[in-house]
Amino acid sequence: MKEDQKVYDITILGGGPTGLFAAFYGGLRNASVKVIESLPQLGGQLATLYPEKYIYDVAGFPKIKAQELVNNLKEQMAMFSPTVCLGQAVTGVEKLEDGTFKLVSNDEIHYSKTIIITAGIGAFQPRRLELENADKYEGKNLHYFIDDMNKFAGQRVAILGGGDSAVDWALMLEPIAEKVTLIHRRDKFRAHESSVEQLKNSKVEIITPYIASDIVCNEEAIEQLIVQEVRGENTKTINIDSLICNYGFVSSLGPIKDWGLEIEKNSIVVNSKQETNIPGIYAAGDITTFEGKIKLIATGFGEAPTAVSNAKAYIDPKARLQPMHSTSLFE
Ligand SMILES: Cc1cc2nc3c(=O)[nH]c(=O)nc-3n(C[C@H](O)[C@H](O)[C@H](O)COP(=O)(O)OP(=O)(O)OC[C@H]3O[C@@H](n4cnc5c(N)ncnc54)[C@H](O)[C@@H]3O)c2cc1C
Repeated sequence: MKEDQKVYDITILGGGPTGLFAAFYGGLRNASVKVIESLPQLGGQLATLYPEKYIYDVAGFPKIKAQELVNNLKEQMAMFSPTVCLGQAVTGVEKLEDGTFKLVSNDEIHYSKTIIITAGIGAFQPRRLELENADKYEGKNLHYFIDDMNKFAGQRVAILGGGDSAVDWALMLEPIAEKVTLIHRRDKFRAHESSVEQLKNSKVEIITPYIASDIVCNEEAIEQLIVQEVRGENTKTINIDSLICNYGFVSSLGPIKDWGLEIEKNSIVVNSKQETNIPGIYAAGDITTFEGKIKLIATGFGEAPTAVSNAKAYIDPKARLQPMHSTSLFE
């Protein structure tokens, strides 16, 4: 297993909006920061579950698309170039004798003086396409995440699913792909009404009620998708360049529950300093609970600077808890 021997001041566990803002704030407070995210992309629920939805309750933005907010947070965080590790779920945390934390992910060992857990509703895993050999094409032309729409330009794309993400991606790819086919096991889509209305007026080919039943592949790619009528015998063969599977995500706190943290209703209990019951481990955002807690992006943005400033004071008791205003820090 790889090992990064550098001991960071703050390691942020989870790259959702709270984690990204905490990473920026850590930089602002002169801390060395590492962000570890289990998914291959940053942005948490916003990028994974509703990238194309407008958010109306982030202070200062009358409305902003979720993915655009994520892009802004990434740009803001990049001011301080924190280390970002993607595709690594942290499974174990241990406090060493000298007080340093050792974090173990599926891929690497990390060290840190403090930890801020911003793991939201836990590590996401896509519900995978359960067809024989499908796993061989993950990362080739079978996709569960879309990080760059442009790679689908001019392609024949099939999308599986009937929720918001499937419908959003179908609408977004329709203008740039050669053809988009959306396959859902029910006639009715679970997506937002206005998106479904837009879908009906688009050039997206809709095949319902059908499910994926087989794939025809060469060494490198899935070439054809076979779909079968639900409760029927009819099948259709679709020639494809890319297959996007949007069967949703499952999330779980998983091993976080075994780190000795006080957990209540699947959330980590924190005090007004965002401290957990383990000195040196803080938490912020959707993962936390306390009396009166509200789970919103805006509250995560408030909790992040509190967690960072208290982590900073934990590392260096002489450090100011109250930060300088950002307006005073730059020329
Ligand atoms: C459909 C929908 C619409 C919403 N609309 C709004 C809205 O309009 N306004 C609003 O304020 N809120 C809205 N929310 C809620 C909002 O998305 C959450 O409050 C917000 O995402 C919380 O941010 P977070 O960073 O705390 O957690 P998350 O966004 O959940 O991010 C946590 C990240 O941590 C990662 N992670 C978890 N465990 C580990 C681990 N062990 N190792 C490494 N990484 C890990 C996860 O993969 C994830 O990327 C909506 C939510 C949904 C589902």
